[in-house]
Amino acid sequence: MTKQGMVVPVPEAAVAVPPNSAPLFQYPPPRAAPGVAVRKKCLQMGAGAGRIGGWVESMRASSPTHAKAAAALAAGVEEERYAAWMVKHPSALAMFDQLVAASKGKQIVVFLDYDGTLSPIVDDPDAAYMSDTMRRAVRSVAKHFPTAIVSGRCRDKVFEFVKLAELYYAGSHGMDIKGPAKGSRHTKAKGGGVLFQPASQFLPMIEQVHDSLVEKTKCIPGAKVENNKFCVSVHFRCVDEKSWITLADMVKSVLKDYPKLKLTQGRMVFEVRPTIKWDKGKALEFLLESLGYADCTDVLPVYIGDDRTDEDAFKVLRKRGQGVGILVSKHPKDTCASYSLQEPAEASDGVPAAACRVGAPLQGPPQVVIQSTTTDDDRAGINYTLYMLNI
Ligand SMILES: O=P(O)(O)OC[C@H]1O[C@H](O[C@H]2O[C@H](CO)[C@@H](O)[C@H](O)[C@H]2O)[C@H](O)[C@@H](O)[C@@H]1O
Repeated sequence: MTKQGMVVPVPEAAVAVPPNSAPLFQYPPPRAAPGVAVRKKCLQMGAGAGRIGGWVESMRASSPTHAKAAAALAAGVEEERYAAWMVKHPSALAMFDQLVAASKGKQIVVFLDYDGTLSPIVDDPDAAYMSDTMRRAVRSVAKHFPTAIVSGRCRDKVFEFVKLAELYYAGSHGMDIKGPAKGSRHTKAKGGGVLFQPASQFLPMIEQVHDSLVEKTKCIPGAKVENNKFCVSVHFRCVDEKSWITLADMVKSVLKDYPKLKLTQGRMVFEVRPTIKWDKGKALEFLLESLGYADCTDVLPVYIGDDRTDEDAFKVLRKRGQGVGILVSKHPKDTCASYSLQEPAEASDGVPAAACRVGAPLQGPPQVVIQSTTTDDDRAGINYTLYMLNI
């Protein structure tokens, strides 16, 4: 189960892919070559018919509920692939005992993505509220473990949603990290007041680009430009698909004057970021170091996220051979996470089982229960709740 502290599903070798089925991990398309590596997220800026087709496919695929995938799912086409994918990335709920065993004698550190993980995916980014139940659960986790929110959003905004002062926050895809003033009482390093902003020299440039993007895209109905301080998001969730290429071209035309910025893609969103080598994975490493766990074997980082940008953190866990990566997704995706949380059957079947454990008086090391719930939102609005049980 564990490779030097890395919690991975046992039956990996037993993945049975039906001979005639399409290869696994086609999502998100397009990709350069088949293989285990997750597709690099930096988008090509060139033009050309094939490339345009690729862009549209990529933009569609950035939301797992786009019409084509939903139709395939309804027709049962995806079922076999999904089953095979689940063997490789079993439910974190189903593997609960493994996770508990892996945490024995280790300090758990929890990393949580925000959108699509703590809050449901909704059309309006300003309305992606976290439920009070979720807030209580995260507060409860943070009482026992150092806990960080790692988000593409700007730190202040994600704090406004989460509203928990005791957490660490890594906003702007990890380019704006701040810890609670007092530090965490669970950590080896006692110093509080962590603040780290590796892209601060990009602030004026990002401001400029934000303004240009607002101006340039204002004629596209539904387009929304969000200032995330050290990066900018251009949302196309509410843009008619016919205008996607026009919007993409506009974004590219603005960016051509900024070679120090790059374009990546999240869920129905373009993300403009500095080219510095910093991402959610680096933020995870930085936080572990700040907490005093840089080279420790007795730490178990648990990272839960749903988006392409969370793959950088999953990769770091793989590289360290340490921790638990959990992808929140109800569709097969190319991922470096070991486990998954989906909906809806799991939520209804797995949650009661997990909830029983919450109620049970336990002896032994701290334990984590991961609870997955769903919202009515048909666009992967997956919520999950983390409960912690102390000794
Ligand atoms: O790293 P995250 O915390 O997951 O942030 C990534 C982006 O999340 C937000 O956009 C996403 O959620 C919106 C609200 O549900 C949805 O409308 C949008 O389509 C999604 O892409 C946020 O608004 C972006 O700025 C973040 O980069």
